[in-house]
Amino acid sequence: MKQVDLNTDLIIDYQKAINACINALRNININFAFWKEPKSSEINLIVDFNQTNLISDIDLETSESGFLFAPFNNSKEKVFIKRELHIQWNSDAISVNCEGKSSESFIEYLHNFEDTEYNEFHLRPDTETSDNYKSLVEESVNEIKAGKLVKVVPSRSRKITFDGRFNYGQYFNQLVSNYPTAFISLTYTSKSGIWIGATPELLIQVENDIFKTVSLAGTQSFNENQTLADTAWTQKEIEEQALVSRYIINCFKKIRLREFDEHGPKTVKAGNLIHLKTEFTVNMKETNFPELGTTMLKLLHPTSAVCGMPLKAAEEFLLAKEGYDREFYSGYLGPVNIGGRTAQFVNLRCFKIEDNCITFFAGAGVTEDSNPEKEWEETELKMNTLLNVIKSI
Ligand SMILES: C=C(O[C@@H]1C=C(C(=O)O)C=C[C@H]1O)C(=O)O
Repeated sequence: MKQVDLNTDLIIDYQKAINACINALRNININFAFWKEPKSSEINLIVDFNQTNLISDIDLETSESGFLFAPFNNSKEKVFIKRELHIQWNSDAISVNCEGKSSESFIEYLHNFEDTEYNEFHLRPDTETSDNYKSLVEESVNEIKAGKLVKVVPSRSRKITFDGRFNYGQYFNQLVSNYPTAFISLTYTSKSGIWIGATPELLIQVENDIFKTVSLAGTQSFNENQTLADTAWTQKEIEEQALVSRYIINCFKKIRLREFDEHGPKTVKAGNLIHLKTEFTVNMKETNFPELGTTMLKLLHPTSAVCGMPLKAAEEFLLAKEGYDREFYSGYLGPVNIGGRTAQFVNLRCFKIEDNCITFFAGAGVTEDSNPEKEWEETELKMNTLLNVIKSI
């Protein structure tokens, strides 16, 4: 891979590059991902010009550099986007690394792309009913009361159609400015279509021999008149999050890993919402677990933040009762071996966009004390993370 010397005219605006990549899908077969890491201002793009690379498993430690996009269902294939072209936008600089002729002509294309007007976009009104979801929550509670499950995370999707052209670049940019602590992504693969998200949840990270994961659960609306430290949580929410932490600790136990640091739970802000979060870190050198990333990715997904406990029973319940395919919602995604780092995030607060239809996805953790109306409202709040931003632009 070579670093391209940028002369001063080769300045590509990243919003325009997003729209150019979407536009290119009409003519060429590419897979690509744009992303921004939490608390960073750097925007990344990688493009793969080969045939879509479907894999059933990944070995993170030996994998080439790229971006992984995995559906919720573990038995379905994941997509690996190879890093053939990699562009990084920092506040005042752009760096381009590329391999091969296709990359070079694609850079030319991005540079010369002229974006068009987007002024006619608007969402069509939709008629949403809560009945189906509330009965699913009721069934979930019954299953828990019958002792078959301890926790389960039923989810739903909501489709909203629109007129006009969606300005992907502007929308991504708005997510970046509204949600500085989220992992923001826009991913296209021929297998998945276009997905956009702003997730608060890290699944695994490996960097400088330090492994990290988090347990995130419990949801309330953010209240600007209250400090995060003063937030009160109900017993139900505290238990719900503790179950996710217990699930993670059980995964460590399965591989006999005893030395890990645990910080939390703490209240954290995620856009318009707040959650309880505990961080777990492991020194992979000291514990002699060089392959902890791959091992934990396999053990953790799907965690009880998005599926439930016991895992098998919760998976079967959701497959039988949810009544729709989650596809890439609550799967995971992120960079692999880029700059010596791998990070995979749970694909939450996301939507899929195709033709003139946006499909939103959200779920809520159900325990014995759940109230169907409240869980419904929670999924509405979660969907609003992205919907409100569409309405604001
Ligand atoms: C399932 C979702 O979020 C997860 C579930 C949460 C909860 O039940 O309180 C909170 C954060 C996430 O771990 C979602 O956003 O769709």
